[in-house]
Amino acid sequence: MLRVRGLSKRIDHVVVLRNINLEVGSGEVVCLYGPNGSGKSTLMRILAGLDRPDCGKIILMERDITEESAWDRVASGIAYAFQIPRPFKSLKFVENLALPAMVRMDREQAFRLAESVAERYGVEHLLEKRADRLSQGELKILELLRAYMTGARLLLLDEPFASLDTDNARYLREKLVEMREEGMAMLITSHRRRILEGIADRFVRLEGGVVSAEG
Ligand SMILES: Nc1ncnc2c1ncn2[C@@H]1O[C@H](COP(=O)(O)OP(=O)(O)OP(=O)(O)O)[C@@H](O)[C@H]1O
Repeated sequence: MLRVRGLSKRIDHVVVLRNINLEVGSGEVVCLYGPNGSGKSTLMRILAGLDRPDCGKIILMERDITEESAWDRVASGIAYAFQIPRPFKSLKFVENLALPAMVRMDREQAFRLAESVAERYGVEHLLEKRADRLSQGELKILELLRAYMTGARLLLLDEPFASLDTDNARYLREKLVEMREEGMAMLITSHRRRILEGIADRFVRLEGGVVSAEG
């Protein structure tokens, strides 16, 4: 589904990503793990179209999307969930959910879909809550579902478990397993490998801007 070939990136003369080769198959869940500062967020931002690589190619479903804007990539089926959630703070949970769907359906349908997705993922009690009143765990699930609502076939999830307590982490884990069962492909970053055991089909280590595959 996604192929990254020979991708490199320097920031301020420092090589942050070096000749990255990476694949995520259709419906596959890949965990990209590595210590702080290893380049995970930089790679995710480049894959989402929020930053440009210096060289290399990004192929999505056999199409070269390296030059595509972030907006076009969403339409192509890739959605990015930020490490620090970025909802519209003055809007309700339901409005935040409906907005990403409005690129592909009308307002009424988007709200209906938002309600049914919230119900399916057990957060219907949050629908009327404003985003600036949500807890950290609730914001994380909103960020995940906002990416999901774009209709994506590949989710890029940057540290979805960061700053979550044990209960929220368990809940989020269950939701990711459900999405995986629906056939959603995911590339998930984490600085801890263990949290993604049982979810990820494959682990890829990123350290010092270089990837190495394992199990
Ligand atoms: N905009 C920027 N300006 C300068 N340096 C940057 C910038 N973005 C990233 N870097 C540097 O690039 C390297 C990789 O950063 P990145 O955020 O991608 O790592 P990470 O693996 O996601 O780390 P973390 O787990 O802490 O988020 C770091 O050394 C960081 O300081």
